[in-house]
Amino acid sequence: MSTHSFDLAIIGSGSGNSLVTPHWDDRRVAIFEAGVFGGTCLNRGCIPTKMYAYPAQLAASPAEAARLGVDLRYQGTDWTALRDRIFSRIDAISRGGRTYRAETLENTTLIEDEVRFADQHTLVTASGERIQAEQIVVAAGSRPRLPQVPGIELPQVHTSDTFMRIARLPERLVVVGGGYIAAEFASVFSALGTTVVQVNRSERLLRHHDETISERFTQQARSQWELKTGWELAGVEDGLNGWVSVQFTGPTNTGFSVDADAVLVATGRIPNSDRLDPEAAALDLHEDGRLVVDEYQRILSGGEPVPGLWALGDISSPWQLKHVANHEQRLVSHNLEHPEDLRRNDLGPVPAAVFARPEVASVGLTEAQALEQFGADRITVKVQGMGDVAYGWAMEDSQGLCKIIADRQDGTLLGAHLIGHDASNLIQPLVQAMSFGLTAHQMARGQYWPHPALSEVIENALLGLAVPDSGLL
Ligand SMILES: Cc1cc2nc3c(=O)[nH]c(=O)nc-3n(C[C@H](O)[C@H](O)[C@H](O)COP(=O)(O)OP(=O)(O)OC[C@H]3O[C@@H](n4cnc5c(N)ncnc54)[C@H](O)[C@@H]3O)c2cc1C
Ligand SMILES: NC(=O)c1ccc[n+]([C@@H]2O[C@H](COP(=O)([O-])OP(=O)(O)OC[C@H]3O[C@@H](n4cnc5c(N)ncnc54)[C@H](O)[C@@H]3O)[C@@H](O)[C@H]2O)c1
Repeated sequence: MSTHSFDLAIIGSGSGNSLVTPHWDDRRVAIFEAGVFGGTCLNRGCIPTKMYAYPAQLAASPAEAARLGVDLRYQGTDWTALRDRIFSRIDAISRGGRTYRAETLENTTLIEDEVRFADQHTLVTASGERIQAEQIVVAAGSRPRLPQVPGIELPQVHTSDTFMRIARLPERLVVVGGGYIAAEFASVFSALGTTVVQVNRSERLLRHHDETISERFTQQARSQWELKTGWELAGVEDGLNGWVSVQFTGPTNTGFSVDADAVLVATGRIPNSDRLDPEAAALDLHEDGRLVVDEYQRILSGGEPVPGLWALGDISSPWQLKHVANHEQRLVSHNLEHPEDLRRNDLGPVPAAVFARPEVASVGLTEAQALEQFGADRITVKVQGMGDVAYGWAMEDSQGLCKIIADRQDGTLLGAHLIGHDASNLIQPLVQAMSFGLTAHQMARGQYWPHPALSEVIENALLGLAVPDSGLL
């Protein structure tokens, strides 16, 4: 067994790929990638899902148009053309990145193999190569978690990893789960013409979101596709003509089944730490399997940072979000390059958006979390309907809303939640205000809001909070 030495070893080519900055030009870098180059976001996550979300929005527009007196017709989707357009663009980027790392850059070695720890500074690949590196960054991401029920291995059962490349648009799709992925895929496939049956364990979809948003989203989902709540996946059985029977159980031994030609299981993602043999390096783990890191992204062992070991992204973060993984990559890059000036991971509140129909976006505390942390006397909450500001009124919108939670003593924003048209973009001024410490009244009255843009929903929500007047007009 041969041993190779590197200055930097990176496990995972998602956000980890961007660690190879010019600083490493004269040093030796190894990148391990056991799967497709570029990681989750590019190949099977954020990017392809959003490349489906926009066409699906167009496909869904006739119903919305009819409400306003415009006659549109949806005449179907050429699934093969749509799928191949999406993946011809994505696969080209992945191939280009792989070629650059494997062939163009002289100082990097791409090792396309599964790797694990042998000890804290030695990695060993599945084919038996041993690699020692002064610095090791674990950016190994997460993977879908599958409930271990009979039939889960049937070819009709998919996760988000495989579903976007299926051969045909399904006739009838069962979506299991009620989180981000389930919401986005149910929205896309129901719009494209598939009959969607979504089945979830809890009563509310997006249940980690603020209750007002989660309730509104659940109601909206129910009006667009069949939704069954309070049921757990029990098994999948092979049926006739390539279809399967998907079985669910309820709390009192009741049950039902749905026949479908495809099943998407979206029941959460688990960190890939188990693939790395973290015990061999005595690495600390959270209960959910994430690597434990300190505020500088250094991996801990026995509660202490291990010199030369770092982690970023889904493998260690409580947020399974690409903008978080990218921020942590920039932080680790800085800390690797400036050991005398380590920076902390203390960026402000983390926003998230669900690109479903309707869109959802949120930042900061939910009302329930704010109540628990600050108490009812301390917080003020305003829910502003989109239909009550000019643009939303013009759209005759009756579903969109913006909910803001603030500290009534000093007007600090604690949380903001939007559902409805363009929520993923509308949230940004609120993220900015929370990140830079603007108070609610300063934010509402210290700037112009273009009239009659939909962003007036935020201005009005801010003005509806019981917060101190900033003196601005
Ligand atoms: C369907 C879907 C949609 C999403 N949409 C969004 C979105 O809209 N916005 C958003 O912010 N986030 C979204 N996410 C989440 C986002 O994709 C992840 O948070 C992000 O990609 C994590 O990046 P990472 O670098 O930590 O890991 P990854 O990009 O997963 O990279 C890890 C890499 O490590 C490799 N690897 C793992 N173990 C080993 C090993 N032992 N040896 C060698 N290689 C290994 C894997 O093959 C993988 O390529 C989505 C996720 C999914 C699944
Ligand atoms: N737009 C985005 O930012 C975006 C999009 C997709 C994914 N993501 C990231 O990927 C992560 C994973 O997405 P996800 O939707 O798989 O997870 P999730 O954590 O959002 O939701 C998981 C769902 O599965 C349900 N569930 C869990 N175990 C179950 C079981 N045994 N039977 C039935 N239901 C069960 C849960 O109740 C929940 O509704 C998200 O948390 C998010 O961070 C982000």
